[in-house]
Amino acid sequence: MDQFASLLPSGSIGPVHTNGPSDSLHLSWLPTSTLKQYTLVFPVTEDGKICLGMKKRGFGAGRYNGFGGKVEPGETVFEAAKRELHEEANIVATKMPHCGRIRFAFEDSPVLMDVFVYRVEAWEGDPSETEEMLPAWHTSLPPSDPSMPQLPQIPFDDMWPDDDLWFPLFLAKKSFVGRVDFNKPPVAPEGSEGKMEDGSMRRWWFAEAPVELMQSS
Ligand SMILES: CNc1ncnc2c1ncn2[C@@H]1O[C@H](COP(=O)(O)OP(=O)(O)OP(=O)(O)O)[C@@H](O)[C@H]1O
Repeated sequence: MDQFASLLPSGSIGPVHTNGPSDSLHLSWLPTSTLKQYTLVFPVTEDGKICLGMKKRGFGAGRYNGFGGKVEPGETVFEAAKRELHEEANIVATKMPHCGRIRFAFEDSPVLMDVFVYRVEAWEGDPSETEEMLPAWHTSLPPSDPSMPQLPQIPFDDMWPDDDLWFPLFLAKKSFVGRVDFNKPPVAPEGSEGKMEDGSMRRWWFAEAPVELMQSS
């Protein structure tokens, strides 16, 4: 049973974008044994601004991303999303719809990361630097749009490589689900410093899906 290695039953979802399987790509989904819940939260404005954080330490350090982290025992995913946003960007979400769910697997890791994505449409406070993140506003409007010339574009080259696959759905306010499996990163040459190399994307899929469906396990 392949079916994009679970998350949703077949049917009821939009067109599936995927890089496999095909006859030339005999890659199975990676085996995992533990599902761990994470949150990923992006403050956005109606006029096309999006707040991204430069991760200063830990998993994904050196990349721009949304704000988020592990769901702690005893809290709901929504509570965790709100807590992590406050801890990492100093703002309190007052309107935060759930809009996506993505699962990530990494070669040689038993963990399947189960990431719940939220759009923050209203909040109290102004995003500011914390121990973990340096927030910065970007524009999601095309470069030709004159309304916000002072803001940088979304820096996909400095983000996780999967982000530009599902951002179009996120920015279009569509709810979505998907999965991305990563190959092991190449071994860094001895003595090399700086940003760790990415493992390449081994296999992935994304589709639009109603938000009620993505809340099932
Ligand atoms: C592989 N492609 C990916 N694309 C986009 N986002 C990704 C991601 N993989 C992980 N993420 C996010 O990265 C954060 C890690 O969280 P992480 O810092 O480890 O958690 P937490 O803050 O609890 O950690 P501490 O133990 O406090 O350091 C968390 O938001 C998670 O959703």
